[in-house]
Amino acid sequence: MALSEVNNDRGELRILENLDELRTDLADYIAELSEAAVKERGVFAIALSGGSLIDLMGKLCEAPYNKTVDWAKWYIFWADERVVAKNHSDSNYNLAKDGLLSKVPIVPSHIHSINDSVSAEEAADEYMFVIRQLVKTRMVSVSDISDCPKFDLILLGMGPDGHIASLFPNHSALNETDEWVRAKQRRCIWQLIISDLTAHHCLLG
Ligand SMILES: O=C(O)[C@H](O)[C@@H](O)[C@H](O)[C@H](O)COP(=O)(O)O
Repeated sequence: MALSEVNNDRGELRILENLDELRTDLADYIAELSEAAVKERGVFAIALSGGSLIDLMGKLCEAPYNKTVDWAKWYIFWADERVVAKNHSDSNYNLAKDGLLSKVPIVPSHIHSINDSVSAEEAADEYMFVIRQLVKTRMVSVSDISDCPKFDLILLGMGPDGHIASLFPNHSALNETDEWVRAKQRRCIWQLIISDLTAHHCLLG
C-alpha cells in the first residue's frame, strides 16, 4: 500500500514503503494500462529505459501477471540506448532481454530495439523511421494535435542528478524538440520524452 498518494492535474505521486511494494505497484500499474490499451486499440506500445527499471519490473514475469497480461499485443521500444553491441553489458536492450523479454511470450517481431551496427546518428534516424511506419499502421498511436507518436506508456528511471533517459538537467538537448530521436553522448534518445505526447509517463526515482 502506498505510504502517501498525491493526485493533481500535473499527475500523481506515489510513495511506496519498500522496493517490494514498488515492484508490485509497478506491475499492477503496467498490467492495468496494458489491459486498457489492448481493449481500446488492440495493442500496447511501451517504451523502456535502462538502469534499475527492468529489475523493478520483475514481478511481471511471475504469477499472475505472466499469465494474465496479453503479451502478444505488446510492442516494445526504448526511450534511450547506449551505442554498444546488443550483447554488451551496457546495452539497455540486453538488460531488458535478460530480465524481461526472455521470460514472457512477447512476439520477437514486436521488439523494436535500436540498430547496433550503424552510427548513433544513423541509428537515431532509422529508429525515427521505424516509429513513423508504426504510427502509420497505428501500432503506435498518434497525437491528437500533430503526427507525432503517442506511446501508451514510457517508463523512465531517474538518476541521482535528476537525469532521465540521457537527458541531463540544464543540458541544451532539452531545448531541441525538432526530432523525435537523436544521437547524444554516444546514446540514442527520444526527444519526444520532453514533450507531452505520451498517454502515460511513469517516472521511478
Ligand atoms: O541507459 C541509461 O542510463 C538509463 O536509461 C538511464 O536513463 C537510467 O534510467 C537512469 O540513469 C536511472 O538509473 P537507475 O534506475 O539505475 O537509477
